[in-house]
Amino acid sequence: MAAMSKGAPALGLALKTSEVKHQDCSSSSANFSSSSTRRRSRSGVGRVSMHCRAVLATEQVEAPIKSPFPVQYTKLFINNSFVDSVSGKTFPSIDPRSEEVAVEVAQAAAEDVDRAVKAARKAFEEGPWPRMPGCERAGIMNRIADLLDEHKDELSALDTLNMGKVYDMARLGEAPLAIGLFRYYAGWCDKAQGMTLPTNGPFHAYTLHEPIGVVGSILPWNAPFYLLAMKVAPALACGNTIVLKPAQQSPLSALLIAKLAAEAGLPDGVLNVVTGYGDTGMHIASHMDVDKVAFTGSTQVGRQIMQAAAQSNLKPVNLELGGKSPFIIFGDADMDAAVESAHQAIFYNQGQMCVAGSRTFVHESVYDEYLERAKARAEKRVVGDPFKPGVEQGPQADEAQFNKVMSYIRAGKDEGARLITGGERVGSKGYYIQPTIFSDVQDDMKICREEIFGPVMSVIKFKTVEEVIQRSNQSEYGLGATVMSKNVDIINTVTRSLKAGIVWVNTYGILTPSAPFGGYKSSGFGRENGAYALANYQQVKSVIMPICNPPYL
Ligand SMILES: NC(=O)C1=CN([C@@H]2O[C@H](COP(=O)(O)OP(=O)(O)OC[C@H]3O[C@@H](n4cnc5c(N)ncnc54)[C@H](OP(=O)(O)O)[C@@H]3O)[C@@H](O)[C@H]2O)C=CC1
Ligand SMILES: CCCCCC/C=C/C(=O)O
Repeated sequence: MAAMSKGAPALGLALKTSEVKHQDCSSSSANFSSSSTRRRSRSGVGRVSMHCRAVLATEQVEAPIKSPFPVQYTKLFINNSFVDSVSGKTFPSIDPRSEEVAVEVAQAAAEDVDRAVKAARKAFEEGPWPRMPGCERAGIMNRIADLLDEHKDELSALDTLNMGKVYDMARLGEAPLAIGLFRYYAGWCDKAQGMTLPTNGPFHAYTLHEPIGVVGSILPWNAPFYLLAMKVAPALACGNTIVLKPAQQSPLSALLIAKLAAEAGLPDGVLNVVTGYGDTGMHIASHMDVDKVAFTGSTQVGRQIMQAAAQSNLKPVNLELGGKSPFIIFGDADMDAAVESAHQAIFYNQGQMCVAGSRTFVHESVYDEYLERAKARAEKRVVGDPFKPGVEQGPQADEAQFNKVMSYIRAGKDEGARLITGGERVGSKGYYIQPTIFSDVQDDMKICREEIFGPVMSVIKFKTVEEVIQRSNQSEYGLGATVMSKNVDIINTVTRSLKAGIVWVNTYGILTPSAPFGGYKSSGFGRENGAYALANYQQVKSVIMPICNPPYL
């Protein structure tokens, strides 16, 4: 775990500081708090120097820096081969820095999803993957992790090009976390066992944990590499085969990952990637021969996926959806840590995180001090080309996201929240937005109720522990939460009272493969990561047989 020290709060990957500690993926815990046209080192702890120049948030962002890696793969990946879509159709992948087409990518329709499902079905029913001893599957998964590690810079560059993620944060932070998930689940391949059961008669009873079959994985664009690993690694470990759809905004890294997995020895048809729009995802969710679907994305689409699953073959579903996570700063909190952690909690990844700390509750005794310091920190945030060393914030992922965030900023102003800093676009090209802070935010304001998914901090004053618990829970969502306090009694009361799937205490954004991740309420259901995720990808079968003269039951 990244340790927190006074004055250097939760900054495993912060790029604002002159030096950044990053973690080995084999230790695999890290802190991400650091630093359409749609609709149409592995070897120990490393250190990296980041010299950055503060860029005024209003400064025009320069012409896009060329990606250090060319785009190699843009076709569908089915049965371990790159293929065109049946129709030959492609869709444009837009660079959010320039708003221009970076590359055309194959667009999968129903017949392409069918092809991928057939390949996955054949691999499941006849292929070696589910039949292989767990230790052999583990060997292949560890080789996949090795290859991902070798290509982590390239994978990160693809995500940066696709959706504007800060390149250094991707390769130094998210990539090791994602690779760590492959290694962690490699360890589960020969351990996901059933139980021998005591019985109430002369019977021998036991459970078998079997792979579920063909798994559909539908991904969002905000953390493409990590969220792919979160779904693919446990599904593979349990012996399943997969049809995966990355988001239209971020198709490229998934294609390279599938190619590398094949190179590592993953048999034909085990991991298939179909790129396309939402209709491609819907073909997966409603497919009669897909046995399970795992989804991360908006609550609205999560509902549609559940309906499609119910109306087709009643496939089980797990959903990881939106959030409106409280970040609670009590009067006794370490203010250096609170200011920096709250900053990262909402501004990391341009605010495009399901667990973004998007409601900053601050105790009245430190409210004014907090506002002053939060404003100063936001105004130092380096906004610019995400490939440029030292930059902390790139563009929003696409035009739709940019417009959505700007409309929430307008709503905040219209509803009477006080704009403390930011609130404008940066430059005139690319989807860049100033780090924005509103104070005097009230619970009934849109910016306090709805997921903005952007760099917009909403600061809310509170007086008592009971009040902040009640107001934190007064949300349709329940994904993450953070508590900053030195008082262990307050910490214990609040952590147990919050309706959230993950609560960070005096830190923010620590992820470790063993810790389950998922939501309460409209943030979805089911848990990913850790041993809990195995249940998403296994059938449990009871076997009961008579036994003669058993010496015990
Ligand atoms: N929980 C989280 O981490 C995320 C939350 N969100 C929230 O959702 C908002 C909208 O983002 P958006 O990208 O539109 O998220 P979506 O929920 O639309 O997209 C997530 C994934 O679902 C696919 N999809 C879209 N429609 C369907 C459908 N009807 N059936 C099956 N799959 C479908 C998308 O495909 P495609 O993109 O190709 O159309 C994408 O692969 C964000 O502003 C944010 O508030 C978004 C992303 C992640
Ligand atoms: C370092 C990347 C962390 C991703 C954390 C999980 C995010 C989920 C989501 O936004 O859906």
